[in-house]
Amino acid sequence: MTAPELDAVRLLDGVAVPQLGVGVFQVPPQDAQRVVEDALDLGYRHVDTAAAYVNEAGVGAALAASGLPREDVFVTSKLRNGDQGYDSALRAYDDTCARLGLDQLDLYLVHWPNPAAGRYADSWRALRRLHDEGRVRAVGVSNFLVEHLDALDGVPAVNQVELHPTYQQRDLVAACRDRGIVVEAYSPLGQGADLADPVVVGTAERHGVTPAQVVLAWHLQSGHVVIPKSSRRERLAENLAAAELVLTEDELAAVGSLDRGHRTGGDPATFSLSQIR
Ligand SMILES: NC(=O)C1=CN([C@@H]2O[C@H](COP(=O)(O)OP(=O)(O)OC[C@H]3O[C@@H](n4cnc5c(N)ncnc54)[C@H](OP(=O)(O)O)[C@@H]3O)[C@@H](O)[C@H]2O)C=CC1
Ligand SMILES: O=C(O)C(=O)[C@@H](O)[C@H](O)C(=O)CO
Repeated sequence: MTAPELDAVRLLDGVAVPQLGVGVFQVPPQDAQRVVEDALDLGYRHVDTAAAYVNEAGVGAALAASGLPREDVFVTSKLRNGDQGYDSALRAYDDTCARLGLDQLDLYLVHWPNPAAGRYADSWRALRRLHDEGRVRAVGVSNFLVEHLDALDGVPAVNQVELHPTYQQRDLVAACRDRGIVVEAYSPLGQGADLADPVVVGTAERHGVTPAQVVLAWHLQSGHVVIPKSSRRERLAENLAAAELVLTEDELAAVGSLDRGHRTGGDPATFSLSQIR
């Protein structure tokens, strides 16, 4: 099988990110190597993990087993809430690299602002130091609202946020783009919930593709970096093939009309330390 050509998105400092990657939230540690090996074998070149997913070691084992040159795979991980703070963030980065078996990540994110703890700005300063020292290629944030972005010294390369047809966060996306921040869509399928929508299903039927491919093509044509998760090889292949689907302007607008302001994950204003390690 020939893998589709994956477009890349450029971050502020010029680092190129494959626009479609694979996420591994809720992939159990014992399955992570198999899932990521499958993804790499199918042609994925971008993997999104986090210390809080407790599967970095499996991801690292898959990277090693793939035999791919290090520079061919874009690897992201995230600072868990329990490691926020300047010194602890520096230590956490070393631990993440060790678990992944890598000297350098392509992208490291502050996972949640967790404003009640008051440590996200210090954590971000530590990430900037890692970047200034060349120890990570790019640094960014996740789940940051505009007020959190504007409290930082400097501009994150990426804001990874919940984004799918029924939860589009248009104001936040516009604010990120105004600042030159690339938006990464997490839970891009709405964790599966957006796939039953009649507009999505009807569009899929017209093209002879699957609902997931319609939703992912909408993301790609909307300029989002997108990291769908699947533990199943056939769905990994299906999701990757979405890069070959082209929706019309009317179809993009129809999927774009599905926003219901319906969040499936945590609320960044309140999501706290105890909820994600
Ligand atoms: N920064 C953050 O706070 C967060 C980041 N993320 C990142 O985003 C990634 C993706 O988000 P996630 O929350 O996992 O949700 P997704 O929107 O990617 O949905 C995943 C769900 O959809 C199913 N699925 C996948 N592909 C298909 C398909 N083709 N057809 C039907 N069902 C499908 C999966 O089941 P199955 O595995 O059985 O195929 C799983 O149940 C995460 O893995 C993680 O890397 C996610 C949440 C928060
Ligand atoms: O997957 C992640 O990266 C998350 O932070 C969240 O999914 C979090 O664990 C959660 O479940 C929020 O409801």
